[in-house]
Amino acid sequence: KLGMAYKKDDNFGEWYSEVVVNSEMIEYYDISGCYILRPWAMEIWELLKEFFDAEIKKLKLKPYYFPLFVTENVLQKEKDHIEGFAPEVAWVTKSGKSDLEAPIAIRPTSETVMYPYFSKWIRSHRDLPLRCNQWCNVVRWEFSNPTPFIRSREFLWQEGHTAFATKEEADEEVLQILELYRRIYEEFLAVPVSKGRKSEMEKFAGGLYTTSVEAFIPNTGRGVQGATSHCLGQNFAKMFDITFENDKGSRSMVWQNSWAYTTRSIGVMVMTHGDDKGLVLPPRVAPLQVIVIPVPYKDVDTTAIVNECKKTVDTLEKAGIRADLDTRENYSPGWKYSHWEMKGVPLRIEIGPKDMANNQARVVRRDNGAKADIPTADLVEKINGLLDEIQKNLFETAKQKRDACLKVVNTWDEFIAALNDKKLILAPWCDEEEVEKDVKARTKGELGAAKTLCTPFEQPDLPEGTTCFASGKPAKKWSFWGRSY
Ligand SMILES: O=C1CCCN[C@@H]1CCCn1cnc2cc(F)c(F)cc2c1=O
Ligand SMILES: [Mg+2]
Repeated sequence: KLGMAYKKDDNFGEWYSEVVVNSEMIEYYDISGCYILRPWAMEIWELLKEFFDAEIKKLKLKPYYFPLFVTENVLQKEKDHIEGFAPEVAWVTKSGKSDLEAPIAIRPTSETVMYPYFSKWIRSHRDLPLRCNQWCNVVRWEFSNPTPFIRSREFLWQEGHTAFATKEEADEEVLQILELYRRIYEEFLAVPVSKGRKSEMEKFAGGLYTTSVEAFIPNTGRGVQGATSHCLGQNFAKMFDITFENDKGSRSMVWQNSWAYTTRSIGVMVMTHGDDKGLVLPPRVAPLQVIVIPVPYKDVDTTAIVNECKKTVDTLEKAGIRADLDTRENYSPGWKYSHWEMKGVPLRIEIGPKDMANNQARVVRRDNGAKADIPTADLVEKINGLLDEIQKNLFETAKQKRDACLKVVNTWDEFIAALNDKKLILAPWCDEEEVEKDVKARTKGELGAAKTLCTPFEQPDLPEGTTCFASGKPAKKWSFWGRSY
């Protein structure tokens, strides 16, 4: 399919759906909220996984795989926070024609699946730290508007679950993982994120505190949680009796963390970099970094041109660059240019008779359309340089756009104006939950209510006497506020 029917700035929702389908990442499925992830999406997921898996192995994480299913009584074990999620839990109630004795839940997350076994496996301090990670799917039967990658009823993620003898070790790991999530977004997906702490109301109810990396979509003026790293404290150790005998022979409860990022990260990248020609891929996550296209000429030997293209692909691949050529003779070069632009391939190389005669190739950038004629001898070096430049340019452009949306407010009126102006709001807050609830109540509407996105670790100066934008009480911190996905 060539060309986009929708423009990003005119009809963002339709534009997004069109991009993920036309770029061959997603195929819609006949169950609402479920999507087929095609190779163009899965190859991105696999590039992210390759980085993240290697990094957590350095942190001594071990790979596990736990069952997809959890019994009702085990799931309910953690009733205090599950009750809020009950409507999202999907249940298996039959096999064939016969009813199961007891319904079995499909994991929406794996704490209750794993922790009974953490209790069994952890006996002494020598069994600690326990570091478990699994790559899997989870199911949450959400009802708010499904969006490919961003909000689906089944998604892929990694979930890390760790246990330590001391709080200090847990606190340290929470931040080590959060930094990896920042790198996933900023160094691979070229998406700027803010590290911060969730409020008591927005945090994982079962935990002690939640940290997250928060992104922002300028087109919709909505924040989006990119990934989350929780310190669970000893709450689950108490619930599941996960204790260890310390070296003085007395029994203590472990300190736990859990952390995840999901296929939502791909959607955030699409929303951030895509344009009216379709997907724009950051080179570090591009399944294909260079597409080579032969430009045949009437009564010129096409075979020689195609062979030159093959040689070029071969040279690039030998240099570790993900390259391919498109020699389909039933499509014109122009059609191919549009097709590979739609798929977001960072660089296109065109090779025609003139290029061959001059021992050069015409290189075109997907991010800014710049063209350059590059001598064949310098190709690898120049292509690598261009790929780095594109990666940097995409990040800097996204950062500049996100920062342009940032609005510091001090009063309620400024807050409402900024909210209606699709801004990412930074406001001084008294840190009272009642006020957070009040802001939600006062801003609810069909676009959804405003909420705290996170309290950024990087706190601007808070002058003595600064008052909370919503309550007028003494402000304690600067927090990001906004509507969200
Ligand atoms: O966010 C993470 C990181 C990876 C491991 N889990 C934590 C907390 C997940 C919070 N959460 C999130 N969503 C849920 C949805 C449900 F249907 C349900 F039964 C439980 C939950 C639920 O516990
Ligand atoms: Mg949820």
